[in-house]
Amino acid sequence: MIRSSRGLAAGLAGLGLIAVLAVAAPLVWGGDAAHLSGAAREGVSGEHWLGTDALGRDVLARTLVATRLTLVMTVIATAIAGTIGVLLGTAVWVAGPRVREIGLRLIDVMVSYPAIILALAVAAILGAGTVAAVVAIGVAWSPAFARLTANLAASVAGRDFVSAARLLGVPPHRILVRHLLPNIAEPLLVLLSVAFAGTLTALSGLSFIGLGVQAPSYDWGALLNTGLDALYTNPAEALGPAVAITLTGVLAGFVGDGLAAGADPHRVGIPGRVKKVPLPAAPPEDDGALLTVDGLCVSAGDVDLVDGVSFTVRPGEIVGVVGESGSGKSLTAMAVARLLPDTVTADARALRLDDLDLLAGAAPDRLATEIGVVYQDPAASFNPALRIGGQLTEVLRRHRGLGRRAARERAAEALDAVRITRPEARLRQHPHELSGGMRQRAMIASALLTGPRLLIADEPTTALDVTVQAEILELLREANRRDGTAMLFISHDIGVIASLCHRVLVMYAGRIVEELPVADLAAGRARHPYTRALLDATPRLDTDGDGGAELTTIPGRPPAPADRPAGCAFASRCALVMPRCTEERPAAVAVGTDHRAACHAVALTVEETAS
Ligand SMILES: Nc1ncnc2c1ncn2[C@@H]1O[C@H](COP(=O)(O)OP(=O)(O)OP(=O)(O)O)[C@@H](O)[C@H]1O
Repeated sequence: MIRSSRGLAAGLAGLGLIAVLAVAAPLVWGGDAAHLSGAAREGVSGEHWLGTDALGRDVLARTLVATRLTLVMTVIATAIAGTIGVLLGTAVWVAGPRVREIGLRLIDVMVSYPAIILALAVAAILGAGTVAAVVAIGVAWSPAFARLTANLAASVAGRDFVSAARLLGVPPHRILVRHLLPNIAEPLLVLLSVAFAGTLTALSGLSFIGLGVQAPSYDWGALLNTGLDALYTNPAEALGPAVAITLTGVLAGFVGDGLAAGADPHRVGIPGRVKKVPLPAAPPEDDGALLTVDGLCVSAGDVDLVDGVSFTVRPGEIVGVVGESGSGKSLTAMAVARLLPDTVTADARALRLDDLDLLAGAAPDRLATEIGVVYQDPAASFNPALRIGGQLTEVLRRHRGLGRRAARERAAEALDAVRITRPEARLRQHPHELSGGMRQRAMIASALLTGPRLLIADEPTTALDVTVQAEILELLREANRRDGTAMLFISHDIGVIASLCHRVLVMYAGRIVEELPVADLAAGRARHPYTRALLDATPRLDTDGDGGAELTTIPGRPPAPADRPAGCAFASRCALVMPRCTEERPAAVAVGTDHRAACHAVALTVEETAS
């Protein structure tokens, strides 16, 4: 790191000197460079340190004077490459998935051709000359920028803070300028310095073969060309421009390496488990649903990822969604928040938040203020390039119409409410200056800022260590008690779900297989074999004596979405499997108040008890 910052400093200092030389050289040595001394092709001497050329002009003076034209051409060509490339790359990102796919493939094809070949093709069309060479090299280097921009934008676009901005109704061009470009600026800067060195050598190459700068103008490439004629009599004539090109390229490389080494990878917390706490207080009595999800299907092409999911969340209720990885929890939650990736499509009989129809392109303002989202990875939840204050106040200024000062005060209060010390100072900090737990608390503060009616928390504690997990759960409980915020809480940990939620949805292979009050779960009244297996596979930290019952694992793996069977998807792993299970998809049957299970074996016992 120390070495890289020294390299960066040396590179910047060297390029700075060369830039000064570019400005000063024509003024100081312009006369010497044009003076015909009459001593043609003279070797190195005290008067002419690099000798003279075929017309008796001082080679050193000409090399120094050529710095300006060479540098100006290189800077313009690099700027052309960067501008065209970034514009192309962002256009590809903004376009729909089909255009994006075609655009990316075209860029890949262009990148696979060496820049100099493309440049020669463009130069052949435009003809020889300075402008043609600069345009040719600029265009030839642009695919590298386009590919980097498109790839980086795609990776940043999937990050949680971009999803949060989408939820807040921030328009695409603003997401691009505020959230995407600052986050890809660092690698783009690295590429700029690499491209600078590349365009320098390519431009010199074009001049060297006679396609670039034409006499009487000259750059280092043109000087190299004339110097080559006297390579055996006065090698110093070619040495001057060759050293200038190499030195400038190496200095640009130092800058690029220094910038690349300065990039700081983000770190995330260590996953841990949560100690069980007493059962949550009873949910509020209210029959009207706040959130209604009826027959939700999410598919990728022909493959159903979430298959006919129906549930409700009542005002003030915390509903937990539990299931193994890949069961469809996140897609269900993101369909509610309208934050699904554009590679999947969602459909439902009904998807409503109170009177807000989430299927019919719901008003962005209402979505932004009535639904809050907390993500799993606190490191990805905030835009690393912006201060916490700017990110927290954005939604208040945009959707609540608050002024800068009022929004900051409100944001500081929100941080204080999640027990973040010195909230005013925190607002001035960048996300990386906060610990993982503090970032997650700040994310909860951010999600609660607008007083949402529904908070979606997608595995908000999974990336945190055990004590921080407990704090985060307590904050969520507090928000629920204090403001009556309803929650959809996703976790693969049934112990965490049982400690926080009022009601539980158990998902398996894209479907809800059991829905039950947490009291039934805690009292061992879960009926579906999958729910029971999940419970048996969960360690209990509150048991006395020898550490409680032995843990069992669930044999096998859930089927991939494309391989889900026609019958019950759990059948191949189920101890109670019957022939009917592999043939017919079980419907949900009521087994108690607010308690349903989709299992043929359970349905049979219910029928037997009834008869
Ligand atoms: N954009 C996508 N395109 C195609 N398939 C997807 C996409 N996103 C998710 N899937 C698939 O859909 C299924 C459900 O994914 P989802 O992320 O909802 O599961 P999950 O229960 O939240 O799992 P996890 O706990 O690992 O996040 C998985 O099989 C997953 O591979």
